[in-house]
Amino acid sequence: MTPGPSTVPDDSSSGAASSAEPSSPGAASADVAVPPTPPAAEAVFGDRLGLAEEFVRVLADTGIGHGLIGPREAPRLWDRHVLNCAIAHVAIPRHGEGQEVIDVGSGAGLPGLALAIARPDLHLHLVEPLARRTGWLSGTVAELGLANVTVHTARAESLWDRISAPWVTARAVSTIVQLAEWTLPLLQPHGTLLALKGSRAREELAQGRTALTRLGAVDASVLELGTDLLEEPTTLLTVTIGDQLDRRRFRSRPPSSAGSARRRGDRRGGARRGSTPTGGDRRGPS
Ligand SMILES: C[S@@+](CC[C@H](N)C(=O)[O-])C[C@H]1O[C@@H](n2cnc3c(N)ncnc32)[C@H](O)[C@@H]1O
Repeated sequence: MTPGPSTVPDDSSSGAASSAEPSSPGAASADVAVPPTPPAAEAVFGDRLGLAEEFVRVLADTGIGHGLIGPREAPRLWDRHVLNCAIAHVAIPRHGEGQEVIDVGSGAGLPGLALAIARPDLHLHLVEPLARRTGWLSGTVAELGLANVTVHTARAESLWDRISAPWVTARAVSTIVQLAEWTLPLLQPHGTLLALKGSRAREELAQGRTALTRLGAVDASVLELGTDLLEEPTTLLTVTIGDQLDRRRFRSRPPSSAGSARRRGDRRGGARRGSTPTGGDRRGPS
């Protein structure tokens, strides 16, 4: 997958557009109809419904115009995307202001921006390596006036030791085991990865459970959310870690620690350990 962490900076911007990308989410508009607001939206977003409607409008316009969402998704933006993602917030208990959540592979802000809108008490870090996408994300954050979002142009594994949170979220990024390889080191002790999955979540967990345990998972399960509210309930695969992780078990670990630096120095004339992760990337419009 391209680009790697050495070529894509973490601009950690909170609304500032990337210089390599269109500076405004309005730069490429799509001429598609904005879907009507379903009744469930008010139950999910409460007094933030207006912001959620604005997000759907931006997705239908420049989200599709920039190719972050396929044009055929336009009629399903609420049910299949924004509501389906926002409902995941019920898995995150309220613990005062500013509790941090890292959303990995945010793409068009799903689930990250949907969560930031539904839960102003959370602070969302959107982690996405493609500058074309983070340019759009930063512009959208500014357009919606969201103060609880930071955008990082980076791969998840290049942010280990730089950001951490009790919660990591992701949708449609990779298999649960590959996702765990990239994201468990972003979790604080006893933190939980919330992976939004499709109907095969239980099968995927059964196949990956041994590998997840080896990576440090102490609990993993599948939850159905929004069954009483949404046309398409959301399936969450949750993976919780214990006190600490053994980084030596992670194949994609970046050479960022002092220990790694020492080992590189010791390897006379040897090749520098690459930080390119193993494993593929399912990129493309959502
Ligand atoms: C199929 S898209 C899903 C986008 C969004 N989560 C959604 O559900 O619409 C997968 C995204 O993951 C990103 N990605 C892939 N590998 C990643 C990694 N190691 N760290 C962070 N993001 C990654 C890709 O750039 C892409 O935007």
